[in-house]
Amino acid sequence: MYPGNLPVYPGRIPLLGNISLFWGSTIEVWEKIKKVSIFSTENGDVVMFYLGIIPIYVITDPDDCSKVMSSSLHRPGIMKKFSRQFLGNGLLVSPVSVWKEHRKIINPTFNQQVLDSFIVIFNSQSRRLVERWRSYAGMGSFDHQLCLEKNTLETVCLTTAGIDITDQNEFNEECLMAYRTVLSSLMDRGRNPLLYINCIYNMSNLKKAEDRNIKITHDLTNLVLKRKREGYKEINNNNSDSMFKPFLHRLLELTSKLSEQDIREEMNNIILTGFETSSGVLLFCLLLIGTYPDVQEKCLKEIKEVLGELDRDVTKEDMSQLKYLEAVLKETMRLCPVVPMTGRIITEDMQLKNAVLRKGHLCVVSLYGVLNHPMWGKDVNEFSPERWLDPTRLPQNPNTYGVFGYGRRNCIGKVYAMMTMKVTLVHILRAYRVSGQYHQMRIKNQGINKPADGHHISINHR
Ligand code: HEM
Repeated sequence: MYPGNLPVYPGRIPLLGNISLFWGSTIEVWEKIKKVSIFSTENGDVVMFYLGIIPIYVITDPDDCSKVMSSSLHRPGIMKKFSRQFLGNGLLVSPVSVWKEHRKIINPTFNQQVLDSFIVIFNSQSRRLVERWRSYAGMGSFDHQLCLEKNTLETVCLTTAGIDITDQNEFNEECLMAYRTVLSSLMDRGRNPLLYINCIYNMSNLKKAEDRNIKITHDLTNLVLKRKREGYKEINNNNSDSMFKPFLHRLLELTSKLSEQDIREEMNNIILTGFETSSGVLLFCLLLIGTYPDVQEKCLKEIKEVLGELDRDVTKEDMSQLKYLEAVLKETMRLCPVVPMTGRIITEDMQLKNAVLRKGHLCVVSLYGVLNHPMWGKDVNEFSPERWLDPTRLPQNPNTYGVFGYGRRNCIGKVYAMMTMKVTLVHILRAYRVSGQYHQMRIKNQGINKPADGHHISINHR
């Protein structure tokens, strides 16, 4: 069905479509995502590009994005096709029928009481990070990306599965590299339409690397599951009333509803979505805080007011009082969204503000476009945490803040993410003065956005 008479992104070639959008380095991919989003906001917030002869919508209006994502729960099948082996039928890629059932079961495992019981781990992990960074203090710039990713992977493994991979350094590194490589192989495949054809992809080196790394991640989840089944029995036999219970234990209580394979796949989904995203936000946030010393001082002032001068742990009561820190995190995620876009299949013809989207087509929802929409005002491109503390400086429309998606299929880990990021920042900023150079940073897109390599921070003891 012809999707309508909408502006098409320039550069379309007959039969090949906008093939040039798929070429280039991960840095160039990000530049193109931005350009397509800007093209959309300048052309009524709905445009198209072509993948070969297949038309694809791109939307950037906040209400339209909310409408599309709330009324269609179908993520593009291509995501599932590429990641079937890795993520199986987990939340991120499951078809709607499976997703509905699983999300209903998993939702309660992310409730506030469960998350509050994780604060002890968020604190101990943050202290661990501060200790690990001690040798970098005063030594010039260092690669904070790897350190943060490793630390958040450990945290997610601890809270998801109750398993401590922190002391097994090699295993930890190997898992981290495996998750990273699998994700980047999926993206490399996405950028090369030739590799969409299974028989070509199956013969490629990319596939060999993917298989190798998927095995490592599956070994991790299998090991975790085996140990936890044994441990879980013990805990149950001892009638332990411990407050802290990792997600996995809660899922194991539901074994009649979820098979072992379901649980393994959900674990892989939570580990992947959990560690790459929150470590990415922390990365950007530290670079920004390091670039704006006044923001850093305000954070520290607030931390001292809320927690006092003592080096004590952050409590759940402190969380809601750390308002400026929350504003800094929100502004970081607005300016540098780690998930800059997502997608839906349009299941029914849908009237948006300026166009009708036709059933059956793929629609790219540009979260970057929404978060940097002109609705944010003249200072849209500036880092200004203060805007979050002054309602007159925020857009009237609540849909303009779509960092965690919209509707029922939004991010299940959003509160978890905010909590763990806040606790980590408190510990880091209390221990170190951070310097960075945000304006020299270039971003790369590998499904999620990260700073391109080489944009490090430096730290000094306070
Ligand atoms: C700041 C960090 C994070 C950001 C910006 C983020 C962003 C998002 C977004 C935009 C989506 C929705 C995509 C869509 O609707 O198509 C999503 C989904 C999801 N996120 Fe997050 N996320 C973050 C942290 C986390 C964490 C920490 C976890 C787990 C511990 C997590 C688990 C998930 C899962 C499982 C889904 C799929 C939900 C479903 O389909 O039901 N995320 N995330």
